[in-house]
Amino acid sequence: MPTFFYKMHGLGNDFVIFDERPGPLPLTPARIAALAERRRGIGCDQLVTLSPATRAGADAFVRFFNPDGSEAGACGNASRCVADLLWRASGNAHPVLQTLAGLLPATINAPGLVTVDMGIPRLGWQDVPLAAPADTLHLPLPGDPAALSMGNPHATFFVPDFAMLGEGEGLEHAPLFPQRANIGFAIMQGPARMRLKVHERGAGVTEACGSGACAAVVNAVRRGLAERVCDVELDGGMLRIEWTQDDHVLMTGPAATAYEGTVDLTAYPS
Ligand SMILES: N[C@@H](CCC[C@H](N)C(=O)O)C(=O)O
Repeated sequence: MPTFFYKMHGLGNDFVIFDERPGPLPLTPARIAALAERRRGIGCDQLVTLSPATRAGADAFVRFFNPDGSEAGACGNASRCVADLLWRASGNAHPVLQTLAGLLPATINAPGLVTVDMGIPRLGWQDVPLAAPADTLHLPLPGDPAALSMGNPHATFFVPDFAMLGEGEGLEHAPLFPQRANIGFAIMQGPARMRLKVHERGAGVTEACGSGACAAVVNAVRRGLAERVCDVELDGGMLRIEWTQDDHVLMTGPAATAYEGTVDLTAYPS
């Protein structure tokens, strides 16, 4: 039985999106991992599902799954893509996404250009979470990273170059991060611009990580390295991040549809 999906991306961070609002689909962690696999599946950095919203004011409940089958509380690039999708279906340029990280209001600025309010960064060690009390502005790890939660755990290293990128996998699994972590490597290019690469939890190095860009800018502001509005250059392109005075993180960038298709879910392991 063919099941419809959208293939979308934000700056090359790519997603397979299933709409479960008409009814639940048989998606298990093993099946998600098989679908995300690039040679034997459809291939994606995250698999995303839409189901009926359960909170007032929300247009859909959106969930994000990594290619290892694990679920993430937030995904910035997929949030822009889903907002674009909802807008194209309804004409509402201000869709609201219900996520595990809370309600995320979005604004369609122009076709394919979306701002998502990614919410309030949480800076406590229990929020990230860390395995033990520590100053999240200076984690007790070589390289002096800072950490926070954007609804998912992030650590940002401020580096002169990307020589440390290969350490991302080991750092993701460091004992300090009981739920693992997304690991960002940021090169400051001035107070309003940074270059960023992210090793994503459960996915590896991707072309862009929206929540990672939000985390990197907030951490850079906390360190006195950046202004509250900062452009972030990722391998896949640019995001503008603003940490507002009322503590919300606004992320603006593109959302694009690559193609639409159908897949027989039962052909993949459950
Ligand atoms: N691609 C994402 C983040 C996806 C989730 C992440 N790998 C996690 O496990 O937290 C983004 O654009 O934010």
